[in-house]
Amino acid sequence: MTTSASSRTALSVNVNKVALVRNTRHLGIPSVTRAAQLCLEAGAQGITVHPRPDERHIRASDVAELHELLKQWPEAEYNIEGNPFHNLMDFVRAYRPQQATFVPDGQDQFTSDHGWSFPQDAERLAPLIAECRALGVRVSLFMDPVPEQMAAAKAVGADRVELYTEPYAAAWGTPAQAQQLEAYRAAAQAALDAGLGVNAGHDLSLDNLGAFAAGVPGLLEVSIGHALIGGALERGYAGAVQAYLQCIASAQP
Ligand SMILES: CC(=O)[C@@H](O)[C@H](O)COP(=O)(O)O
Ligand SMILES: NCC(=O)COP(=O)(O)O
Repeated sequence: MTTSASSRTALSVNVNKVALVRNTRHLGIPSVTRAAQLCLEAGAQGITVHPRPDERHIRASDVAELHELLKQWPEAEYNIEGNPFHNLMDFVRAYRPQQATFVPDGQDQFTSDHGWSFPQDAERLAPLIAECRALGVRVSLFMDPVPEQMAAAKAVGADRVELYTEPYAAAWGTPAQAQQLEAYRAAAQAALDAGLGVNAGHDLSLDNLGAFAAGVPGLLEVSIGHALIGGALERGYAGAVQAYLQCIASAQP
């Protein structure tokens, strides 16, 4: 059965690492907004940023400038990630992106490496999720692939979960590869059964994305940055985005 392009998993390009390189000089290049523009022109369905409190890569000014750029791309989605108990809610209130992804990162964490825990996090998350939804912003919760946690994510008001895929990526090419894929398939199915949408991200690449996109049910969106931007250094943004779109299309014929 041929999958229509509209039902295929959407690609949201995370441009954190463009900002990381830009921040190493005071020259304003490479441009984050130019990178986003080129990725959207190449067919990416969205742009993701993770404006961490220390502004190691994405700065508040980038979030504002991308908000302005995306007004020219009404079909594209803006996904702003962050910890809602740090600075994320300021950006949600100011820009009302299509999606806010809540990530339980510490202020100086090296990178994202875990999801929310229920029931511990439910009480403090619920009002912020409700505020986002009242602003018309979809909420996705960054989650480990634990089927038993999905009902609680729904109960706290989330629209979607984003499955944290580093363990899957780390297992790629090892004997644990198939077991990891099955874990994500089961977690995604549990999310669907709970009435949640399913996103995924972290360390996805052209090596491991195809099997994931083919094997994980109901995958609405993948947000990919590190490997895609790394690939863009070799083949350009358009070439990198088109390679990821082709990978998804081949996995979801
Ligand atoms: C939440 C997640 O897995 C990534 O979106 C995150 O943005 C990675 O952050 P760094 O780019 O700072 O590693
Ligand atoms: N939510 C995952 C994301 O936006 C990008 O993660 P990565 O591809 O940079 O690891």
